[in-house]
Amino acid sequence: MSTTVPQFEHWIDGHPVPPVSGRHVDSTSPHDGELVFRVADGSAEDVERAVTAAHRAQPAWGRTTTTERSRVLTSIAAGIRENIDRLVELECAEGGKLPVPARIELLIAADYFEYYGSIVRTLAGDTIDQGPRNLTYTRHEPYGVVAVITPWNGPLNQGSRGIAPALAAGNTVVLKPSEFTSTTSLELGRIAAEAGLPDGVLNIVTGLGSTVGVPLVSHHLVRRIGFTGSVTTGRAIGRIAAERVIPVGLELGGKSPILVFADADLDAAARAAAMAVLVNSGQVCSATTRLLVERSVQDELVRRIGAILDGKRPGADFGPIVTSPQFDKMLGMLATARQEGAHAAVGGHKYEDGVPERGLYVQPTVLTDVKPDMQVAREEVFGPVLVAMPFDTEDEAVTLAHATEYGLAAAVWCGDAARGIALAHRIEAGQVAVNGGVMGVETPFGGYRTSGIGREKGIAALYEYTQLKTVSVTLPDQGIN
Ligand SMILES: NC(=O)C1=CN([C@@H]2O[C@H](COP(=O)(O)OP(=O)(O)OC[C@H]3O[C@@H](n4cnc5c(N)ncnc54)[C@H](O)[C@@H]3O)[C@@H](O)[C@H]2O)C=CC1
Ligand SMILES: O=C(O)/C=C/C=C(\O)C(=O)O
Repeated sequence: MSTTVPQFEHWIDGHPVPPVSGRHVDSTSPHDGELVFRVADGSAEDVERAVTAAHRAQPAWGRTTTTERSRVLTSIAAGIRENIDRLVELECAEGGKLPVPARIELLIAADYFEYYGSIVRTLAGDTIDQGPRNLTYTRHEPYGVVAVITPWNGPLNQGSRGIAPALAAGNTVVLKPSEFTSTTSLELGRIAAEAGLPDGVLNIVTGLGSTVGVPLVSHHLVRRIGFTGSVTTGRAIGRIAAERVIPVGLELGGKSPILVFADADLDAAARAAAMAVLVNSGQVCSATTRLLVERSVQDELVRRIGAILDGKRPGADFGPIVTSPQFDKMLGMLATARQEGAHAAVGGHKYEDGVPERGLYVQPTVLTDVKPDMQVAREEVFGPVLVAMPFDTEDEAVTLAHATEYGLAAAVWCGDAARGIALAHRIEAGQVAVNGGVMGVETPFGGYRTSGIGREKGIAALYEYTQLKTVSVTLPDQGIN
């Protein structure tokens, strides 16, 4: 094995710390299968060190003023921007991202720190009138040590989405990124320290879910959990949180619908549907990969989407699937879909021409003749696969929109904004975009149904990382009536 492969250690108490085990996990590029990094293979002992550091640092961090925390978070945002080229390089190497979308996603990571650094200065409780000789008020207090666990598909972006509001609220954090894409999270440790974040306030332990994730969420000093990932793991973490009676935010899977009516701007709808499979090759929880289209325009819409996807080049216009197991799972789902009667109007196979032998590329795909009970229509593919299903009436469109267990996001395209708004109110999903919409770090994000619990982004997330205390004081009788 080459000795020139960069090696990354945990980030604990303000410093890089090698794992107690001395072992490192190999991280390979999904673009060509080459070994790119070695990352600390954590254990419960490493978690213990990180949680202890976070616990020690919390009282002082929690006592800082919101102005002081605001300044540090704003400096972290600046640090991410200064280091953007390196961060892009790391996420492209280990996660197979394309440089332009990676840069956009990573700059949003900076926005989270700037945004929460800004709005925390408005964090305020209420005063409640309990009579003349009384002062009653509420305070938003931190939980203490918070665990943030993230998946592989948007590492620093998803990490920052939890870390920034948690730190802003006065908590300290132990982050466990995905074992497949850990490096930018570790870089954040360094960037945050250089920005003036005190030692121990942010700690990062890398490794597997079983050996790092489980001891972390089970640790008696961890008082709140923020998790992004699969429903299966979300359920497992939820069970531990229930047993421990601590709050947990779960941002889980999705199979989000895009509803297109005959009077919609079909070109705009086609572009949006194509982007759902091109951006990160569909490896986005909120990707709108179920195309529900009014029957009279189905063929035309699929043709327009096909025209956009046709000729898109692997490695230039869309990236690879992150790991071999994900890749194999996806090809298996496509094979099952074909057996069940679906047809690939576009793509449908592994991409082989002009990609490295071990490159994990799947053709951007549009499946037609899909029935709502097929596996590919119900389950998250997490890849560049759009399934098209026709509807004849608005009620039928809504029924189809609800034909999975999920409810993370939805999109509606129609010619009548009032109809779009009415549909947005009917659809069970945490975010609904009508005719494009605009979502950002300011707009709350999270699931209905099995897509999750709690909200990230926006002011809502800041409150998720605080607990509310009521203080009521009987004042001395000084003749006030
Ligand atoms: N938000 C979303 O919608 C996402 C959904 N997924 C779905 O999940 C599937 C698997 O992707 P993964 O990244 O492997 O998701 P995952 O849920 O297995 O892993 C997410 C994170 O949780 C950790 N983890 C795993 N088991 C754990 C446990 N028992 N306790 C604590 N932490 C644990 C992992 O190490 C990783 O850091 C994807 O195919 C996709 O369908 C994946 C990423 C994001
Ligand atoms: O922040 C967003 O709008 C989307 C986030 C996507 C994920 O968290 C995901 O794919 O897991």
